[in-house]
Amino acid sequence: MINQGPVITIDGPSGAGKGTVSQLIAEKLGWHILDSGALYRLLALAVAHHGMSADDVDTLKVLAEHLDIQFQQTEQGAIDIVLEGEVVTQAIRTEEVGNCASKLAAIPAVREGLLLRQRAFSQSPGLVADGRDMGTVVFPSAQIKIFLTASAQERAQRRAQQLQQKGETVNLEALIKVIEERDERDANRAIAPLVPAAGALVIDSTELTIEQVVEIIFAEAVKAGLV
Ligand SMILES: Nc1ncnc2c1ncn2[C@@H]1O[C@H](COP(=O)(O)OP(=O)(O)O)[C@@H](O)[C@H]1O
Ligand SMILES: Nc1ccn([C@@H]2O[C@H](COP(=O)(O)OP(=O)(O)O)[C@@H](O)[C@H]2O)c(=O)n1
Repeated sequence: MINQGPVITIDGPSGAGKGTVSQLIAEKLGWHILDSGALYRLLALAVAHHGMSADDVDTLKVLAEHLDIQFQQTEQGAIDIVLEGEVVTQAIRTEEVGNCASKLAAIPAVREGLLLRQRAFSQSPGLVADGRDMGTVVFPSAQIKIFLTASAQERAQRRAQQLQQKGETVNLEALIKVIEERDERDANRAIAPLVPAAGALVIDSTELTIEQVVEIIFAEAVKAGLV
């Protein structure tokens, strides 16, 4: 792998705060960001759009390798995610797409198909990579590896609030169950299971604010001489 700059990996379960914290750290450092979960979600949406079967692993791998995706900066500074010419920034965030993504993510050919695309995000001046296997598989030589977690109850509550803000109705008990199922699938799959990378700093954010988590990671970057 040609490493184009330093990498901070932030792995952990759903709702731990990875996306939020990654964005804030990337802004603070002026680095690029990789939302690897979005790639799995985009693949899930593409599979649904094309009416494909999740059993056809060879075709899935080809689709993963060649998926037509663009991350376009809007005039407001936000990022539009475009799949095959269609803006799907909101469409990929539903729980249904997330669950489908999590099932596809357990297929080795899918992970292989997305591997090089993820590594291509590593560009100067640096990358903050958010996912499940950023520190273990995709960027094993990252300068800083974080494993961000929180209790399932807290993560479900955060997710519920997030969905309510988007106008979706939420059943908290059902959400806890879905989160636990997804944790189980992510942690126990045969390939790239969700485990802290060797040498990762484990941060339990259950009792921490977003700002506190950002400060801890920023302090690690300072300590490592990246700032
Ligand atoms: N430490 C924290 N304390 C409280 N809320 C948080 C914290 N970290 C994240 N959140 C909130 O929890 C929700 C889920 O965070 P998100 O970054 O999407 O998690 P992930 O990417 O790990 O799935 C967001 O609404 C976010 O604002
Ligand atoms: N590096 C990654 C990122 C996501 N994923 C999978 O893709 C799904 C969607 O990722 P996400 O981070 O957008 O979703 P949430 O779990 O935050 O809802 C996860 O549930 C994982 O199963 C993965 O296996 N490896």
